[in-house]
Amino acid sequence: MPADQTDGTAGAHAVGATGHDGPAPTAATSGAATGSTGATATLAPGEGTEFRDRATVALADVPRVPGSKKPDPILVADGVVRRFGGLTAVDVQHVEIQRHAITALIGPNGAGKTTLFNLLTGFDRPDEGSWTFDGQTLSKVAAHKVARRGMVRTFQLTKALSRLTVIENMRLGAKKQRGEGILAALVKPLWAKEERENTARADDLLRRFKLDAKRADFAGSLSGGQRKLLEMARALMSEPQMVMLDEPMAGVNPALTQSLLGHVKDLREQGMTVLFVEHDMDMVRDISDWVIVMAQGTIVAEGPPDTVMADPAVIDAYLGGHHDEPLGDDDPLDEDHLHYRHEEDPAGTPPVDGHGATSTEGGTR
Ligand SMILES: Nc1ncnc2c1ncn2[C@@H]1O[C@H](COP(=O)(O)OP(=O)(O)OP(=O)(O)O)[C@@H](O)[C@H]1O
Repeated sequence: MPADQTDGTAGAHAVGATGHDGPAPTAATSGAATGSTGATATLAPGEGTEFRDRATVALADVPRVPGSKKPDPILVADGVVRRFGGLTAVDVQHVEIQRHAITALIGPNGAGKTTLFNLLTGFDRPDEGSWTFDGQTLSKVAAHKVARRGMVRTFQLTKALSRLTVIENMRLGAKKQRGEGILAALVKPLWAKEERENTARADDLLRRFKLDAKRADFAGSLSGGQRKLLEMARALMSEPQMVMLDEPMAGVNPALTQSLLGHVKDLREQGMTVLFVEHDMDMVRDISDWVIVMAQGTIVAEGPPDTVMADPAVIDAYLGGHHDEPLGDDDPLDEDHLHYRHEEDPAGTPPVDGHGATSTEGGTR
């Protein structure tokens, strides 16, 4: 099996969101998250602000300290430890992720961010620790079941199945796959309606992500940025409550950056919770409601983006004490301190449309 082929658990097979006591679904949450014509269908990506404003208010009084308690956490983890031989990659005493907010997980290379993602989503097993998602324990739950509970993820290296078409990839992400069962597969009425519904939903999402023109193309023919979009769209097929994005901007041509940013903001406006790992500090500052900083496996700081990026502990973690080198818009982290911001498009190909979804991206991490 080619390296980029997986069992489709990256956002696939989720059975749906469980109930919670957060805000009631709005027109935006009930419609757009299903890819149907909800309120956000009339909004450009990133235009809505209802949930951003709620998150800002909800997090205003949260102490800016590692492991701080949140008013409405969807994910709560305790004592999570992962060792590789003599190396402790993750040692998180306590962390809470606020529901309906966008939380960034940042930290220098090797801080343990991806390992923590892998643990929380069932792709790796911890040596110690436990966590709950929406009040239910998720530790020791397999990855595909984590997705069924409503928590899906994307990968640093995209997992689109390159020998399947874009629409086939999308169908793999659907939560209802009754035709997979041997008996059900023999009874066409049982799966034909579901397949029609899944295809309609997939087509709605492809339109939203401006991938509809690529519907019949092999995923392997897509550019790096388009694969990122496909993976995000596929994750939404399962109607998740929480989406975890591992370096969504890595390898993406700057021309597609705004489109991706808009889509991430959209997830929040549709009532989803987002946790993302990212090295691009402009993105972190632009879209995050809250930032969690890891270094050497532990959480060293938490807070709103501006507060965190001015925190000496964070600057220490990234820059090893070179405090004359600030984090922020005017001084993006360079390769001496972080491994990249964007991989440049070697061809310098311009976008075809305003969102750049049909442009050609350089990287294919
Ligand atoms: N499967 C593994 N076997 C051995 N060591 C590992 C394994 N996976 C991760 N590590 C080590 O654990 C530490 C944390 O790695 P991890 O990839 O989680 O960091 P990260 O913060 O995601 O880094 P980056 O920003 O570079 O992706 C690193 O020292 C890494 O080398």
